[in-house]
Amino acid sequence: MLELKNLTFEVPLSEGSSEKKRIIDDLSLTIPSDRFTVITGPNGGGKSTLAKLIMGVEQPTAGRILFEGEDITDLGITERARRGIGYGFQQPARFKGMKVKKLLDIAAGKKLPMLSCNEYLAKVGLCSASYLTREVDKNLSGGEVKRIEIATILARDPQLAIYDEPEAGIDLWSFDRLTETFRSIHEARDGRSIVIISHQERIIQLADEIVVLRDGRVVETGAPDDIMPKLGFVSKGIPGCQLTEPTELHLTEIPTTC
Ligand SMILES: Nc1ncnc2c1ncn2[C@@H]1O[C@H](COP(=O)(O)OP(=O)(O)OP(=O)(O)O)[C@@H](O)[C@H]1O
Repeated sequence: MLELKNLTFEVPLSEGSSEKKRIIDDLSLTIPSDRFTVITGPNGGGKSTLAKLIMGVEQPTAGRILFEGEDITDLGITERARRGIGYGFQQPARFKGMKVKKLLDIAAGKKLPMLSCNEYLAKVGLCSASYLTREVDKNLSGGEVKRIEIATILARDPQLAIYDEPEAGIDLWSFDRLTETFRSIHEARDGRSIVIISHQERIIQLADEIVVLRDGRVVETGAPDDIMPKLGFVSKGIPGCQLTEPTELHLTEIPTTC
């Protein structure tokens, strides 16, 4: 379980200024284990900043972060990763000289058999044969690096996985594959927690709980059925087609000659 208690994060309003801009504003939130949470909300609402605070990339100005009952506020990224928190950046880093296979091995903490590598890459819509020996450098496209990073989180299999806009820069076909991957993780319900920051309806609707962040505050939480209409998502039926109870079909009414 992850508990955020009165988290605040402020930065100087401008360089050298003593005035502060509050990006996360006294935010409290509990994310239970075994839960698929989607954080959404308008651009600049503080979603990525919140993810960075949870991972330890940024330190809060005030407030505490508890993970599985332990106060991790003062721990660095590596310590938090050791405790089971994994984070996929909105814009992942590249590692010149590092091959995809090696990166997956490091993430998993062991030398992975080829079959597992194939599986992790297939889950993000990448063909192992084309990518395993490639370097994670500038020659990979943004969408490829993004998907490789997601594959490393799948390989690490952390207790709490945080994905920051996994859909960003990913083509429609790969996005389909990725959505299926998240759907199957959700269905597996093996005690792990997933937090996805997303603006995508198909990801948002997978959530057990949607958290809407605006101006650094939680403005709504709830199940997709409650929250999605408030976000402007409407159920997609056939226009003008009202669903009715199916009429009973009597076998005797089916013509016997045709
Ligand atoms: N270190 C920083 N210094 C100054 N401003 C910052 C800093 N980090 C974040 N911000 C600002 O805080 C606000 C929240 O940023 P954040 O990236 O968390 O938003 P977001 O909800 O993830 O947005 P998006 O949906 O566009 O990804 C933005 O206005 C951003 O410019």
